Amino acid sequence: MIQLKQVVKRMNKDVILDKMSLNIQKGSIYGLLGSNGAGKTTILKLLAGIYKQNEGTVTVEEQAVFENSKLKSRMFFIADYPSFLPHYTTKQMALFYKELYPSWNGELFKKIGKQLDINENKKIHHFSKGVQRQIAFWLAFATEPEYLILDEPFDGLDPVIRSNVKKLIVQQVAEREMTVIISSHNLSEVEDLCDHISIIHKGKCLIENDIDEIKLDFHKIQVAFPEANTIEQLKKSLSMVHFEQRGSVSMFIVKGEKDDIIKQIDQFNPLLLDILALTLEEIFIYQMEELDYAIKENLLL
Ligand SMILES: Nc1ncnc2c1ncn2[C@@H]1O[C@H](COP(=O)(O)OP(=O)(O)OP(=O)(O)O)[C@@H](O)[C@H]1O
Repeated sequence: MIQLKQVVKRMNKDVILDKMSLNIQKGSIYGLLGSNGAGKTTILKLLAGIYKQNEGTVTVEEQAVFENSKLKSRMFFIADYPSFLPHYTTKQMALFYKELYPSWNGELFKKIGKQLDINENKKIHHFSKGVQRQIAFWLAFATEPEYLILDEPFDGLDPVIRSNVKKLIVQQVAEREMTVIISSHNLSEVEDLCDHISIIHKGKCLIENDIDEIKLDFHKIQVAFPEANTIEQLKKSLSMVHFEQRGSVSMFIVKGEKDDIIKQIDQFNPLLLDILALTLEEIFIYQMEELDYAIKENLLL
């Protein structure tokens, strides 16, 4: 289990993380979502032991991460711009990681290498950005980490490689209970891959839960009533995060238990009532809108 408890991280006097608490279960694929500048990369760097928090604790299996080289040899972090030792080839990086990671699996390194069309004797920085990212995954999988920490991992990967990488992640989670923490803006990808997520905004955690539980908690409702002012009464009793009126039909997004919401609406004898599930992307956008973060449509015109 990975835990952040009441973590405060300051940089240049700015509070980047403000009493952040997160719980990441072993064997889970955990998605870290959030607005730009929310603090996701900062969290990943704390988890990887690159940064030290100013307050609170960051632990893996109840051990502090920072300056814990034994623990760090069970983790692999792929940053948003993967970096390698200057002028190293993939083969040289492999030898470097072999020394660093007791779990290094040479057979797996060879096996994955056969699937990739990459010359392991060429200097890594001579490859394109996408191929460099493939190499980062290749090396990461070969270290067989217990904790794989990924910052915007699929950027720049072509669709075939992207799909193969995701399959390998799922396979390694299933086979040996690897824990994966992914920061991403690609919400459909997160929805496919992750079982738990958190939504971060301005250094605070807004939501953290099982992805299915979160989806069960948000509903898109389309409703029409015989009396036009009924909706005003419902606005007071329901926890609406978004509202639109389209002629006689009201459309709103509401948080809460589905049966309870239906009960409240039914008492006004609706002429029409549709309840739809939301995608993770819609939940994210409406959650941000509730915080007045959303970029208003007219600004995009
Ligand atoms: N070295 C630094 N010095 C000062 N401030 C920093 C530093 N690194 C990050 N920050 C600030 O910390 C905040 C959080 O940055 P972070 O990179 O963690 O956000 P993020 O959620 O990963 O953003 P994005 O989605 O845009 O990549 C930002 O306001 C950023 O400007």
